[in-house]
Amino acid sequence: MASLFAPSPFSAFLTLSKSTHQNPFNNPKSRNYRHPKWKRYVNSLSSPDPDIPPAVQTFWKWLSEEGIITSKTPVRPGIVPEGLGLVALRDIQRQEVVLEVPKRLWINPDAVASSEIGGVCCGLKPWIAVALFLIRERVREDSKWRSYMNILPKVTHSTIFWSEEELEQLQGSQLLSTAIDVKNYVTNEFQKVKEEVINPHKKLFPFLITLDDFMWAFGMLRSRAFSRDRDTNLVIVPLADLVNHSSSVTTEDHAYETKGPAGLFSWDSLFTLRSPLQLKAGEQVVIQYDLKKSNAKLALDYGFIESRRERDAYSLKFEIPKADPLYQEKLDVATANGFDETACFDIFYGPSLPSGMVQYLRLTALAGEDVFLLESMFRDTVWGHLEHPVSLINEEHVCQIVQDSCKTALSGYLTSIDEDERILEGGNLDTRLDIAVRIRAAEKKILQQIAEVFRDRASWLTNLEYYQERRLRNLGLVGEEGEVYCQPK
Ligand SMILES: C[S@@+](CC[C@H](N)C(=O)[O-])C[C@H]1O[C@@H](n2cnc3c(N)ncnc32)[C@H](O)[C@@H]1O
Repeated sequence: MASLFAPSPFSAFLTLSKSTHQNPFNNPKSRNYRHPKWKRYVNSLSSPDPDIPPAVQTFWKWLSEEGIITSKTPVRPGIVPEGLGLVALRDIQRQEVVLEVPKRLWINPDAVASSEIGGVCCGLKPWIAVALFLIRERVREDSKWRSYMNILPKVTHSTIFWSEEELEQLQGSQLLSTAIDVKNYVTNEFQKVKEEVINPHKKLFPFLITLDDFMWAFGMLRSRAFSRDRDTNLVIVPLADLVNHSSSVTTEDHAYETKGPAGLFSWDSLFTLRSPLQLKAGEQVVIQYDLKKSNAKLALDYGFIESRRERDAYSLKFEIPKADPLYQEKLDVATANGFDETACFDIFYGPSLPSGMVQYLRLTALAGEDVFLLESMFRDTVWGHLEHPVSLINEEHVCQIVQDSCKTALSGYLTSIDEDERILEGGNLDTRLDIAVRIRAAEKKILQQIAEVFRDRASWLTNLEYYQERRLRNLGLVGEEGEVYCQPK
């Protein structure tokens, strides 16, 4: 049975490669699709699209020689607003197969394992092994993937490629701190792999590998790899990775692993891409990369965002303080219910709060007379009780924690929402500045929205029913008007 590939390209980010080795990537113009020489080169080939650059022509020729592109292939490469893309050569039905790529061309941990560096990469995190493989194949003149390597971009608009000056536009934002965290993470991983694998095996890596090279590879994985179970089983599939994202696609079921003919006499696993939309000839094949990613995550991974407000989010982090005398009891309840000492909740634009957030906050705020809920006799039912207000004091505390978090976060930004909106109204913004201004404005709006929800909530806390009243009512000890009886009514 065909297994579905989640479209979620592995999450990561990258920075501009500055390696000094002789390689087409080191030429900043190597992916300049407006180069005048193309025309001359392209005219000498019988390409369906005379505007595509030589490197892409060569890539397509390679795919034809490999038997991946045939006269029946319903797509061609095209220059589209998103960079390179796949364009329909004829009308395409919804769910029609647009391409199939056999496993022998996939770049994944298996490809690494069976390569020359397989022995020294075993035991590495899968993405690190694949990153080293990409870096090596990018340099090798005789790489099987040579023509594929030549069409890979050197940068995207992912925040990891942004200059210090560009990043300054994100000051105070959550995206900035995530971008810095990821960059630090990759830097640390690079130092480790350099010491443990690259330096001791100079014969396998006989060229200079810089942090920029490693970031580049990380970025390619982040923006181009498909993954079966989100972030695992990552695989780069040349050709399939030319497909761009569109918000008009609302399903993620476009990529499958099937078995089929993979050449004249061979049978192999195939990565099969189906068009989620019905298309007319000349239209671009697009997919949905990830329905769940927030705009900040899209910016970090791929370097674009959507204008839909539903993509705007802020991740609020709460914790059970270690200094809390009931720290261990609270932590036990949290872990029994899928949380930890700290918990992050992605709050998207809109009225609903993430599941478990209010329970977690009520748990962290439990104190005084309410701590009986942490006794062992409540172990199995406490999470259910926390779904409802516990006591006035607990609920007041919850509202305060959230409002304080929002206030602190809002104080970190350099601009107001009005200022951001004026900048956006001015128009003509560079892509990265446009992303930065939209992200920081959206984060502030969500923080204001959350603070407003909890401010509002704090104003009608006296109207809520709390644990003790609920208990009496369930025992039938409360009358219609709220009068309390000694015996059930
Ligand atoms: C899997 S690659 C797709 C092929 C890519 N366009 C290229 O030129 O190689 C993903 C990258 O394409 C670009 N991209 C894809 N969908 C996009 C969109 N809807 N808007 C802007 N850029 C997009 C981004 O640069 C992203 O990092």
